[in-house]
Amino acid sequence: MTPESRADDIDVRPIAESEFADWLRAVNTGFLRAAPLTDEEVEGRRERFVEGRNLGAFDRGRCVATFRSFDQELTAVGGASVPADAISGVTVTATHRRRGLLSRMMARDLTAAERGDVVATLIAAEYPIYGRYGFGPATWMAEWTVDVPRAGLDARWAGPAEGGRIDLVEGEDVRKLGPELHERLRRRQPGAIDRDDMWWKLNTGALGWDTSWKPPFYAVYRSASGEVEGMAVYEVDDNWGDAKQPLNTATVRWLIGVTPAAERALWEYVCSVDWVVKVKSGWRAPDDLLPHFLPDPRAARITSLADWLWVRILDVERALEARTYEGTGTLVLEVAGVDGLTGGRYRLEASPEGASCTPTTESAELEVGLGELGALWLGDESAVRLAALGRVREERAGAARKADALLRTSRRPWCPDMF
Ligand SMILES: CC(=O)SCCNC(=O)CCNC(=O)[C@H](O)C(C)(C)COP(=O)(O)OP(=O)(O)OC[C@H]1O[C@@H](n2cnc3c(N)ncnc32)[C@H](O)[C@@H]1OP(=O)(O)O
Repeated sequence: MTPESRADDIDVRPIAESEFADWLRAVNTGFLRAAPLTDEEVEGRRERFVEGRNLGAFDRGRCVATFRSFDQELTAVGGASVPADAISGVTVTATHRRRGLLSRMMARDLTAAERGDVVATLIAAEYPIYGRYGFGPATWMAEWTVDVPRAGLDARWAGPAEGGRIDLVEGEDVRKLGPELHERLRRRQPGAIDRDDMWWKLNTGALGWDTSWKPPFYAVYRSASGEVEGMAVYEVDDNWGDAKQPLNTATVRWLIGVTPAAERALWEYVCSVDWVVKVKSGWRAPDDLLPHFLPDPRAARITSLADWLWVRILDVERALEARTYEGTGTLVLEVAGVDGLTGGRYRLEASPEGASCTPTTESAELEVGLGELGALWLGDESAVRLAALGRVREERAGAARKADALLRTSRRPWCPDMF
């Protein structure tokens, strides 16, 4: 029997494109997907290979850990796009866990600030993994299950009000109409991220090699003037009760609307498909309007609530200057860095007209960890709450309240996508 390799013998490095198939196999192993990979899938997924940013760890030539990052646009409060280092495909094969491989891959990637990225982003498989690297949960998601017969909707509902209309379309129509609609939403929705061409192909069944694909229904909402303002993509199961009653569940894969009228029309539509008695909403912001579109909001029950997009601030000054502020004020923050990266003392001067954030030697009012700053940045978390938990410290009484008045937003951020 050959002895186990020492951690230092394991090589962590960007993979060559010729190693992509082995790397993908390791991703599947790490995510506990045992089905073999086809050559077509390897070729198809190659589109997302980025030279220098698909990292692997190799033990005697075998890929035992994976990590990938790519350029992403993330919408800050107020609608500006900030360049983000999106991290995904993080796996360490079970035989090599807890030997520091994730930490080594992360350390390599978090030099991303040198590429000019303002933040790094990821969606965490498990809550305890990424806080140690300076990430904080910046958006949350809620999924509702609607008990349709109790929702109080008018059973005679026959389409949107005010001249709007809903049409069922095909995947190819979504590939044509979806990107522009999504960009309209993305450019004003804090927490939203861009969708690449591959996203649209993967999510409309345009890739023959994707054996997990199940065709859904696609509904498009147009306003009275004929403009595409919303889309809902949903699947329906096949479930009949003992007495021959239809008891189907519609599961929304994604639903976006750029006006409240579009959102309302699409939710009313999905909740009024004959045979459907239950609607699962998919990943929404925790303050989504859905329950309140129903005459009886209690018919919509939150069945899943969890952290979603995690953010690590890579450049404090640019991050705080990229977003907008509804109030006016100054705040001196002591940001505790991680591994000597990013920390420092900063003076934020903010008003609805703009903000500046600069290093300072003034006394700090509030001490925050990098992860806490990530959680506060998109406006979701409360500094007062974090102070009560002992996770931020007031150096001046009232500083947490002042931070909330500046940083918190009237609606919660939302990242509709998984990556
Ligand atoms: C963005 C994404 O892709 S999310 C997907 C993440 N991947 C998965 O969940 C797939 C299954 N899990 C794995 O592949 C691995 O367990 C990983 C990637 C989560 C961790 O990889 P490892 O190489 O074992 O982590 P590593 O040894 O570098 O651990 C670093 C530290 O994090 C801790 N840690 C690692 N994973 C976890 C976890 N799941 N829960 C709690 N703590 C963890 C370790 O204990 C260690 O702590 P220490 O510094 O106090 O000793």
